[in-house]
Amino acid sequence: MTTLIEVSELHKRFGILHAVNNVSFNVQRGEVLGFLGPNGAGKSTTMKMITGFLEPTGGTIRVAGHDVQDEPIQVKRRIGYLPEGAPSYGEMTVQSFLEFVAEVRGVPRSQRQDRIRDVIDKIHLESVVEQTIETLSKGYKRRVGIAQALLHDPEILILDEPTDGLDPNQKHEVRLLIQEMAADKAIIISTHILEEVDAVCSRAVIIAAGRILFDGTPTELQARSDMHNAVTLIVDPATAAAAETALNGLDDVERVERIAEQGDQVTLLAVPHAGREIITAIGETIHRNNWAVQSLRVESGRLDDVFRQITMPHSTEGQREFSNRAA
Ligand SMILES: Nc1ncnc2c1ncn2[C@@H]1O[C@H](COP(=O)(O)OP(=O)(O)OP(=O)(O)O)[C@@H](O)[C@H]1O
Repeated sequence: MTTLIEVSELHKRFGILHAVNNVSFNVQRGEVLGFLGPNGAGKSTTMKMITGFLEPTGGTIRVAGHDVQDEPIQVKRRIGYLPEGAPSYGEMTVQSFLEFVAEVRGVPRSQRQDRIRDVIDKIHLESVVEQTIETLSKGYKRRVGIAQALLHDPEILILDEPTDGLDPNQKHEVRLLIQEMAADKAIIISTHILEEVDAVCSRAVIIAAGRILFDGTPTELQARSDMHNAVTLIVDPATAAAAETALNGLDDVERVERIAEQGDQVTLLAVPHAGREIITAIGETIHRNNWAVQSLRVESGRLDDVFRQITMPHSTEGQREFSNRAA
């Protein structure tokens, strides 16, 4: 495995605000790291420091072995960066903007038109190449931003909310594109969309109030959910009360909730004690009692619950208080 991004004890202060507080992580070639966190968590600030657009207050960042502060040119050559929001240069057409970026990025003159055609094709920009950027819809502006990040075919991609403003079909396309490119690149994407983590990320880092609160696979993240290994079952009303009592009596079941009642269907949710597996015992109980169960499902965990669980205690207010006390 090749480590392409090494972030070590990174800090950024804006006056009294400690926006990035002792953040360390590595990204290997082949990994798509999802950077998650509530508004103001420090995601964009961290990404700007990795790309060399913002100077850290402390810590080090190495990109493909090059120190971001000592060798900024080497670093920028290897990184494709999609910043937040829309590309500047609104008065340029998409074609002229991409030509400009290709030149600035040092794509050799002989390869420029091929590279531009390639990204236009990949990102589906054909219909707007002669339009000025300021006249594009939000989704197309975002796509132009992605296209410029890919122009020099960098081995590292830092994409700040790449699917922001895209419609569901475009979101799907961009996620496929990220997956396609993942094998030989190291990619960081920031996102608020938890399904995106499941869809494209091999690893998730959760940051809140400038600090890393979780670093692991999406599956490990789901496993933190109270709902991990919970079981939902649909029974008829005559069985529901008996099933509630019996399931509540199982050792590893923490509680049973009646979550829906519709016609002849009652949906029960059995939640296990943390770390326990209850499907086997529930299966045996169903069998023993000969209940007619219409559906039985094991929950893998709800990412939005875990996200809330992990980040709620770390509000931005707390961060300011902490900084005040530390100052
Ligand atoms: N140039 C700046 N000067 C002062 N404060 C800043 C500056 N840039 C960012 N901040 C503050 O630093 C904190 C982290 O901001 P950042 O943009 O990194 O968050 P984020 O996680 O990307 O949030 P979002 O999801 O809303 O984009 C916020 O409180 C923000 O207001």
